[in-house]
Amino acid sequence: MIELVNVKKVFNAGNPSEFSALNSVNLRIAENQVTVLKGPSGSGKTTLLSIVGCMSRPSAGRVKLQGREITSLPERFLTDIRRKTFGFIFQQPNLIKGISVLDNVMLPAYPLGEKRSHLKIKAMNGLSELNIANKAASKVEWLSGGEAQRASIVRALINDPHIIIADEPTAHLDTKLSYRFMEIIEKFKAEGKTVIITSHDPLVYESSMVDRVVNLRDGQIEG
Ligand SMILES: Nc1ncnc2c1ncn2[C@@H]1O[C@H](COP(=O)(O)OP(=O)(O)OP(=O)(O)O)[C@@H](O)[C@H]1O
Repeated sequence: MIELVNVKKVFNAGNPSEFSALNSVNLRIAENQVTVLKGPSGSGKTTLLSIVGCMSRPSAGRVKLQGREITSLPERFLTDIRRKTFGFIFQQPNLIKGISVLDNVMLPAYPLGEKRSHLKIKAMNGLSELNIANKAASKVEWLSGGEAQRASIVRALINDPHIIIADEPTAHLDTKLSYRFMEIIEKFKAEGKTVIITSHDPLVYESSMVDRVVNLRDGQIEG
């Protein structure tokens, strides 16, 4: 379980542009469930997601991951937790140009020291599952938008993360691919993974796969 206690996030503290993006957020995210963070633009969804995923620290408050307080851990521990626990799927696929799809997908696993031959099998299996194994040797700049998004999903899963974090994953997908994405989410759930998604896409938050919708407004949880 992930628990946020009185989490605040202030940007540009002490400057005229100071802005409170999150105000005393208390939230428990259950394991093996799909949780959607929903809310208007600027309500703090991405900010909250980045704190949950150990990509940024709260200005105040505490974050607990499986009962362990992680808020005050040094950066190198956070990096390690991030790598082993979370898989990130972003709005933009953020693939590295100039190298192949296969190399992109394997990249996050290199620091963990797994044998390259094992890694390659795992990566190819992931690409096959999302029907893009035929693009493994292609450079990422040759991919269509949907193919790039699928490659980024395979990359997010390469370290077999327990928690999947997806920030507006369907923003650049057409309806068919968005449904396909939700099928992938269903599969994660069946595998016992915890999924946290930010979205203002009804196709996502109205999906029967979603266990809980958390509404954010002005940096606070509603209801
Ligand atoms: N690094 C930053 N510096 C200053 N302000 C920021 C920073 N990051 C986010 N903000 C502000 O915090 C608020 C919340 O941003 P956030 O990206 O979390 O919103 P969001 O709900 O994800 O919005 P959207 O749906 O448009 O992506 C916004 O007003 C944004 O301008």
